[in-house]
Amino acid sequence: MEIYKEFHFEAAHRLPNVPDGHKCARLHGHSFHVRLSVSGDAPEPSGWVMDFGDIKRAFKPIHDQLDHYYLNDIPGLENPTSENIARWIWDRLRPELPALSAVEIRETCTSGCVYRGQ
Ligand SMILES: Nc1nc2c(c(=O)[nH]1)N=C([C@H](O)[C@H](O)COP(=O)(O)OP(=O)(O)OP(=O)(O)O)CN2
Ligand SMILES: [Zn+2]
Repeated sequence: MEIYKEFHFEAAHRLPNVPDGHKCARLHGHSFHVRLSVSGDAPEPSGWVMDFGDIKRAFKPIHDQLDHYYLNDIPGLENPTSENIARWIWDRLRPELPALSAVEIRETCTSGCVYRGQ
């Protein structure tokens, strides 16, 4: 079974490696949407894979590093594409949450990525 918990963070970024004239080279911001998925059994008596609150607690220090920051300033996020943000979150969260199975990032209503490790 796979459960998920969703979060949001507000942040600014620019993409330094896009071709000349690309709109994403300009400083802009998003309400980033994050969906963290966790996989496992849901045995009784708990009936759950894990407490949603434990996902929230594990993600909080990472969320605090992202929310209302300029992402390009964060070590490891100098090129803050959706793909790199998803991998950056995975690399920091997986040691705390070994059952983590996916990190999904949505930048806009129509654009995003899902990272499942490797
Ligand atoms: N593979 C990726 N492509 C793009 C990324 C990315 O992280 N990975 N990022 C961007 C920009 O940051 C941009 O803010 C989002 O791009 P886009 O979907 O083109 O945004 P729009 O609001 O213009 O989308 P529409 O729904 O088409 O209006 C660009 N590419
Ligand atoms: Zn963007």
